[in-house]
Amino acid sequence: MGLTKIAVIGAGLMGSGIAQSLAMGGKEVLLYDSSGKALEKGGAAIRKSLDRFVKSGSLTEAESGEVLQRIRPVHDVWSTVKDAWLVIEAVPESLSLKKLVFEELDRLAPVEAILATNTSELSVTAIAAATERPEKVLGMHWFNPAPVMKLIELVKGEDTAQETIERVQDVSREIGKETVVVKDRQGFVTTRAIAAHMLECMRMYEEQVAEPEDIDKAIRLGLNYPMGPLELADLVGLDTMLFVCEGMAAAYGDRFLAPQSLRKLVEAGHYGRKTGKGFYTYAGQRETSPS
Ligand SMILES: CCCCCCC[C@H](O)CC(=O)SCCNC(=O)CCNC(=O)[C@H](O)C(C)(C)COP(=O)([O-])OP(=O)([O-])OC[C@H]1O[C@@H](n2cnc3c(N)ncnc32)[C@H](O)[C@@H]1OP(=O)([O-])[O-]
Ligand SMILES: NC(=O)c1ccc[n+]([C@@H]2O[C@H](COP(=O)([O-])OP(=O)(O)OC[C@H]3O[C@@H](n4cnc5c(N)ncnc54)[C@H](O)[C@@H]3O)[C@@H](O)[C@H]2O)c1
Repeated sequence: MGLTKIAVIGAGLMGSGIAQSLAMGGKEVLLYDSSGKALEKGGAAIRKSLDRFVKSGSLTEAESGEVLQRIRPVHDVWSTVKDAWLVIEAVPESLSLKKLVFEELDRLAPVEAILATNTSELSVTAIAAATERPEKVLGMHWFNPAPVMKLIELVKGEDTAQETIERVQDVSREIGKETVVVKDRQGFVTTRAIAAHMLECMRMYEEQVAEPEDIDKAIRLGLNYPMGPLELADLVGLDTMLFVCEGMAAAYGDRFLAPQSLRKLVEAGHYGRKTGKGFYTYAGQRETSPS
C-alpha cells in the first residue's frame, strides 16, 4: 500500500484549519506542532469549527465525529511524516524558520513526498533550496478560515515540477477547493492585493480619517467585503501581518511599510483575536470597543 497520509506541520490558526479542511474532504491527516499546548489548542479550534458546521446544518454530528477521527495529533515529526505523500508546513512567517523546518522535512519525509509551504508571501524558491527535492516543493497558500475559504493559491517555485502542481491541484479539487497557479513573486497575487488594501486602511486609521468601526463598516457595506480591514487584521493575526509587511516592503518598497500602529500593537503582544486584543478588544467574542 503506497503512501496515503497527509501531514500538517504547525497546528496554529492555519495548520488546524488546513488539517480540518483535509479531513472534511475525507483525507487521513497527521497534525504536529512543536508546542504540545498549541497542538491541544489546535484540536480545540477544530472541534469549535466543526460545531459551527453542525449548527449551520452543513454537517451532521456523525459526520463531524468522522472528520475528527481522520485527524491524528502527533508529538514528533518523524511519526507525522513517515507515511505521508504530502506534507504541508504552516509554521510562523519567518524564512529562516521555514528553511530549518524544510531541511528537517527533507531528511525525514519519504523521498517521493511533496513538501508544501503555506507561506503568505515568502520565496517558495528559497524554501525549496533548503531541500534536495526542489522539484517536489511548492507554495500551497490557504486562506483564513481554511475550512470555509474556497481558494488555495498554488505557487510554482523556480524548480517546481509540473507533476507536483498537478498532484496538489488534484487533492485540492478532491476536498472541494478551487486553485489558481501563480509565479513565485513576493506576495504572489492574493497577499499583494489584500496587503495593499489593508495597509491603506490602517494608514487611514492612523490619520483618524474615521473611527475604526466606521472604516470597517464602510468597507463591509460600501464595497461588500465580508469583513472590514481592521477586524480582518485581528482575525489573520497582527504578528503575521507584521511579518508579511517586512517581506513585502523589502521586495516592493515603502508602499508596504508596516504602519506604526501595527508595529506598536505587536510589540505590546497584542496580536488580535488570538491574544484577545488587537485593533479591537475581544472577550470570547468580538466586542465593538476599539482598543
Ligand atoms: C499586510 C499583510 C496582509 C496579508 C496577511 C496574510 C494574508 C494570508 O496569507 C491570506 C489570508 O488568509 S487573507 C484573509 C482571507 N480571509 C478573509 O478575507 C475572510 C473574510 N471573512 C469572511 O469570509 C467571513 O467573515 C467569515 C467566513 C470569516 C465569517 O463569516 P461571517 O458571515 O462574518 O460570520 P458567520 O455568519 O458566523 O459565518 C458565515 C458562515 O460561515 C461559517 N463559519 C464562519 N467561520 C467558520 C469557521 N471558522 N468554521 C466553521 N464555520 C465557520 C458560519 O457557521 C456560517 O455558516 P452558515 O452556513 O452561513 O451559517
Ligand atoms: N493567519 C492567517 O490568516 C494566514 C493565512 C494564510 C497563510 N498564513 C501563513 O501560515 C503560516 C502560519 O500562520 P498562522 O497564522 O497559522 O500562525 P500561528 O502562529 O497561529 O501558528 C503557527 C504554529 O506553528 C507552530 N510552530 C512554530 N515553530 C514550529 C516548528 N519548528 N515545528 C512545528 N510547529 C511549529 C507554533 O507553535 C504555532 O502553533 C504563516 O506562514 C502565515 O503567513 C497565515
